[in-house]
Amino acid sequence: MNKIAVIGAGKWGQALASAFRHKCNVVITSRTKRDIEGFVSLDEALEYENIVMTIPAQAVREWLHKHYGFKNHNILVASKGIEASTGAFLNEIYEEFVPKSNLTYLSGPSFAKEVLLGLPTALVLNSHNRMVATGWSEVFPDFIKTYVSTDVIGAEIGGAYKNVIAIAGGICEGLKLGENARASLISRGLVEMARLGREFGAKEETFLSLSGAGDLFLTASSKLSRNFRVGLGLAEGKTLDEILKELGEVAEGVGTAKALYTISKTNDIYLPIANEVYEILEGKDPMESLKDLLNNRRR
Ligand SMILES: NC(=O)c1ccc[n+]([C@@H]2O[C@H](COP(=O)([O-])OP(=O)(O)OC[C@H]3O[C@@H](n4cnc5c(N)ncnc54)[C@H](O)[C@@H]3O)[C@@H](O)[C@H]2O)c1
Ligand SMILES: O=P(O)(O)OC[C@H](O)CO
Repeated sequence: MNKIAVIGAGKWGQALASAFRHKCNVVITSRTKRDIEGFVSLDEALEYENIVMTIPAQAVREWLHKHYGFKNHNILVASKGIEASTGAFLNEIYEEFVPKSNLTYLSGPSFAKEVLLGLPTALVLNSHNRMVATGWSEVFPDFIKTYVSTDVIGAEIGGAYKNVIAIAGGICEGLKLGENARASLISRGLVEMARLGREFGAKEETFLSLSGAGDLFLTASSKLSRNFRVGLGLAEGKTLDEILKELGEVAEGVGTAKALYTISKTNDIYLPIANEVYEILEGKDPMESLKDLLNNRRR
């Protein structure tokens, strides 16, 4: 596995391309032509056997329908999110197009900016096919430590849910609610993440490690997170349109908050913080949400 094609030339696509270039020949493509190293057409990229997908979660289904045909590809899915319109997880969408034994999902605490700088990072490669996931672990540079897991759904839920709690973390920071509040929010967000995971057959230990707690602590505490910055904007009273326009990058927690709200109501799963984030994105006053979270009696 020494030739890789990255689909999507956003912050994460370019960071992963840079990381994989330590050991592999890497090309990259996107919707619009970019003056970046290794840029090729989509058709040329899809001729590669090893494909890294970094397209935002909300765009994956349409992209696959429009552009994708399976040619025995070995695919690493590097996006994080749950489809807002259906509540579908990425593994459900990809498995409509690719055998699950050819799919691996990347998870764990990883700001693109720090990967580009070559700073120490630890990630998890999640697949139903442990051998394929192990193959991906061999192409990562030495500054990225990789682990292998077969808990695909647990990794997906961890990577998606943390983006929603990160929005709440940004709101907490923006409203100056304090460190007690932020620690409580992150802890209870982890409880909700694991509660959802139990409903979908995930392994508890997945949420105690990099894919869950690790990515959650990182994203819900840092202004490097786009989702955290959405929360800061909401606390300032900005509209979501204003926030996303200023951001200029994807914030997957926005779509995933809607997906989690749908999943929570459809399956009667108690996800109070995620549901309040969705309601704040729909216009609810964050201080009203805080009162409701402090006063509700369900555990
Ligand atoms: N940036 C990070 O630190 C980071 C780290 C880990 C995972 N991720 C995940 O990687 C994914 C991509 O994030 P990013 O940071 O690259 O975002 P980004 O906003 O920097 O880039 C998104 C890219 O996707 C393209 N895109 C948007 N809509 C598209 C569509 N309909 N069809 C095809 N391409 C489309 C955009 O042109 C852009 O190049 C997200 O799921 C994100 O959660 C990001
Ligand atoms: O900037 P965010 O909030 O999309 O987070 C980026 C990565 O997912 C962190 O692991």
